[in-house]
Amino acid sequence: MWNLARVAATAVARSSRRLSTAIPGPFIVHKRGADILHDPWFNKDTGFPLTERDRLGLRGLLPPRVISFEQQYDRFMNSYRSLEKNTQGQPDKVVALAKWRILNRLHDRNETLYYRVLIDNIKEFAPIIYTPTVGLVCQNYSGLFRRPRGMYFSAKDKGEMMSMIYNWPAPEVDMIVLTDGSRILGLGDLGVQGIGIPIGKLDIYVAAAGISPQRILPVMLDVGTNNQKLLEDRLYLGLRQPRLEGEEYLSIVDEFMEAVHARWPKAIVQFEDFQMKWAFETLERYHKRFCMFNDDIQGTAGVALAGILGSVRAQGRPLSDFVNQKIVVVGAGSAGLGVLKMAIQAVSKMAGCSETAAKSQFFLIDKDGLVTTDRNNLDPAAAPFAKNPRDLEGLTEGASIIEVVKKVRPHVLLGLSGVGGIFNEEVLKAMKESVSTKPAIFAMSNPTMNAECTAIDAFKHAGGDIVFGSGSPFENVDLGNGKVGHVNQANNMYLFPGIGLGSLLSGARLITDGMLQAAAECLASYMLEEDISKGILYPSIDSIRNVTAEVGAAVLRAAVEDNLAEGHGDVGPKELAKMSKEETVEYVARNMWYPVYSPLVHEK
Ligand SMILES: NC(=O)c1ccc[n+]([C@@H]2O[C@H](COP(=O)([O-])OP(=O)(O)OC[C@H]3O[C@@H](n4cnc5c(N)ncnc54)[C@H](O)[C@@H]3O)[C@@H](O)[C@H]2O)c1
Ligand SMILES: O=C(O)C[C@H](O)C(=O)O
Ligand SMILES: [Mg+2]
Repeated sequence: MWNLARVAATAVARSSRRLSTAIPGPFIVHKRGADILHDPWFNKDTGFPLTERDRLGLRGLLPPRVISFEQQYDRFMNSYRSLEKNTQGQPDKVVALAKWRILNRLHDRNETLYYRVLIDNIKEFAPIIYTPTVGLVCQNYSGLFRRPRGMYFSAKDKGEMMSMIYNWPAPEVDMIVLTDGSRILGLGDLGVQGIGIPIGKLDIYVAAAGISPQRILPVMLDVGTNNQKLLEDRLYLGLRQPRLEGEEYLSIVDEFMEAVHARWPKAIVQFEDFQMKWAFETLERYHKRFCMFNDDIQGTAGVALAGILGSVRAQGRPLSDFVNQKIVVVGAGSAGLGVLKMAIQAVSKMAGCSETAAKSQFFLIDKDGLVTTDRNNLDPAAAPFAKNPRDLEGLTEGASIIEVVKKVRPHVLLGLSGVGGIFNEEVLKAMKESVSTKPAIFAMSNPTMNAECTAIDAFKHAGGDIVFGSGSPFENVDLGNGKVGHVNQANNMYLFPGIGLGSLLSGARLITDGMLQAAAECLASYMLEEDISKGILYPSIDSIRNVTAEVGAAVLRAAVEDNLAEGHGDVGPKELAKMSKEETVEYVARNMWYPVYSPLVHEK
């Protein structure tokens, strides 16, 4: 793996390639009349043709005029634009929630139209259904709650999950996003209110990977919350008890994993926003038993690595120079440690050296400062990345961010701390003295308030020559004289949809390091030199379906290489193995669901 030729400067302009997606055939429905109108999977609102109204017992239940899909689409967008106009000047949070509400109402009513609107306007709507607004929605979930979405398994359901899983109405589920709400973005423990995250992630699965909305399942494992404010909130919708710990906690997750795979043996489970100890523990516990991955540890690592490799190219250096880059990671949580692990593996493979030797270029900082082997009660998860103070030439245990940046003069400063503003003016100014000609600053924490710095501050204090990435979106920055400071959205949304889709279509029962590395490598090679030289490290969110087709194909091919591909549907492992790279991309794209109204056929 880590094939330099593949992550080469001669990347193909893939974003311009047109990919065809499958048009779904008729849907079999087992209901009639008003029940269909109340089912967002099948509802077409005023779009039901008259013949279908007759067939399904809908005559008289709708106004007589039939409105086309395009007209419905335009009507929604007009309402959305009016709302935008009418909320002008109101506080950002009010506007953001109003936009989320209008989209959510459509989601609850008519999923075909909702996903078409989302796909066609993904750049504009991602910040509403995903970070940053999804964070605000989670914070206010109990008050915003109108209709349930997904499934809720609580500590009170122990012993019942094997039967409960059959309460889900869809016969098949391909993709599950699971959270226990314990570390929602950088907002901490939000208990049951964290369900907004699996919902938002799965919206991105539908939009980017074309997983059918009838085959996704957002899941909340409610094991209590340690958030005192929520426990005291009369409207809080989750269990009002402290979080389960230890074996009690694990037995709940075990039971869920067994239940879900008893019903859908090949469903892929993405673990999302678990606090660090459980993120690592569950990954270790399940990755060799089930088809699962942890997005915060593994998805984030690939996106960060692709960004760092892009920043090497942006300096006009060959990729092999990655092994000489000095990288400071701020945040020793699930995300920061995941990035370090993957980056060190990549350096060791590229340089042909041991992982111990590869570590020398990396510096890790947590809430207590620089992490060294001198630390009392050193966290075992961070221990492999702790510096030996003898190698530090003057820096000591617990050194602050500014001390480390001034001394190391890193090529890359990468924040995954969840702490808004810790890349302050002093730190950013110190990055001007970086040994790199294009210092890279990644403020990856979410949502926007928790970003380590804003884009404006980064370009203002660290200068116009930096490359900049943030987890939540910021506008590009006007640097004057016609120059633009490009903002990259360094977010795992570039990878998790392709990891899920590629794994699904490969039919693999496990997700291996090889498959994850292939995903990262694919993203790292995606951008053309001319973009990279302008500081553009990732493709536009507008091309997320194309990116996902490429990433999915890379993951699928890695599964074939690892001899894990068992095939999917009618396509067996031998056929997968015979596909060329281009054919695999086409195959992945063809398997993406695209929202159009399909004829509904009633069956008892
Ligand atoms: N952009 C992305 O794709 C992406 C992906 C995953 C996570 N994240 C974001 O990263 C953040 C962290 O996620 P996590 O899962 O690693 O959380 P975590 O709680 O596991 O870890 C947070 C880490 O930050 C450290 N920290 C806290 N205060 C600090 C300070 N003042 N200075 C330095 N370090 C400090 C803590 O010691 C801990 O090591 C969250 O805001 C999350 O939204 C972003
Ligand atoms: O949810 C996101 O936007 C990215 C990431 O998974 C996070 O936890 O912040
Ligand atoms: Mg996350």
